[in-house]
Amino acid sequence: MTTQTIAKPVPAIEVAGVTKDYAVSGMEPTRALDEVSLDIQPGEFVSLIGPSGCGKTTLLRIIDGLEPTTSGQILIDGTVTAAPGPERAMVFQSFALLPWRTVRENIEFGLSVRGVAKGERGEIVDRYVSMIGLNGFEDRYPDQLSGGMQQRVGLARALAVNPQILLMDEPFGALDAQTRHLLQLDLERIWQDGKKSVVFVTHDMDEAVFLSDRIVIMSPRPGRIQEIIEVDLPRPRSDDSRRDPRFLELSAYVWEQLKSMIVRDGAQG
Ligand SMILES: Nc1ncnc2c1ncn2[C@@H]1O[C@H](COP(=O)(O)OP(=O)(O)OP(=O)(O)O)[C@@H](O)[C@H]1O
Repeated sequence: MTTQTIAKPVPAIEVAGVTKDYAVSGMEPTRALDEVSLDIQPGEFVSLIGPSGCGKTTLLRIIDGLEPTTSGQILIDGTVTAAPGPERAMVFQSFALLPWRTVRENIEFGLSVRGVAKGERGEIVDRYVSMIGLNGFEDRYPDQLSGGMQQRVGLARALAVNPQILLMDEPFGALDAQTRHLLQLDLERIWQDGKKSVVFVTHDMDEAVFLSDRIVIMSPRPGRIQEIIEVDLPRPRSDDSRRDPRFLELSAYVWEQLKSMIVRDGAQG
């Protein structure tokens, strides 16, 4: 008889026992995260959701290498990593575009920093401008664009450097509901095309259910993993997904979990 060992896939991101304390002068340090462990597989879309201040942004910044851990570590493709790297890109709620640069120059910026040749940069920018539907707006400046368009540029800028991992911090939080829905559809399509690993911070239950393979619910500060929910809705998702009874059931379930934590936390405070 032969025995076969099936190799366990190496996670794209491994959060291994991460605790984070912030020093606060003259006071006890603030514990933002407490022993958080989580594996994210290549091509997986994972959302982080939880009460305000539970450490979602902190966890994202630690994964990106922008913030050190107090204890525990981050492994990217199985290697301990404590600094930003070309395989990760971040998309921010505030868009974080350079106001003195045009759409084209904003998207091109990360490519020039990474040493991509000028001729090649032009082609890549054109591809991502089309992907996010901003043809004709390449020479506009950020303040000449709507919020939704600015976030499309933020997304294109992150995608243009072709990261394996996309870290998104409430990217659609500043947008109106209709624009948000459209960008969720865009992101679903882009994710289907490229199958990047995505960690997506949101406060919006429907957004988390619509986009995710798994939803990580975090507890109030200090942030711990309260529960992980598998989203078993078929892909690709479309506007019809939002009317699927399973969508409504999952969204209601996430809300129940969040509500009970917020009420409990408020009652203690
Ligand atoms: N630089 C810092 N110095 C001190 N405390 C900080 C710092 N950054 C964050 N914190 C604290 O750490 C905790 C977690 O903050 P974080 O921004 O990660 O939470 P969050 O879940 O992203 O919040 P929100 O949902 O409101 O955006 C909060 O109590 C916050 O006040």
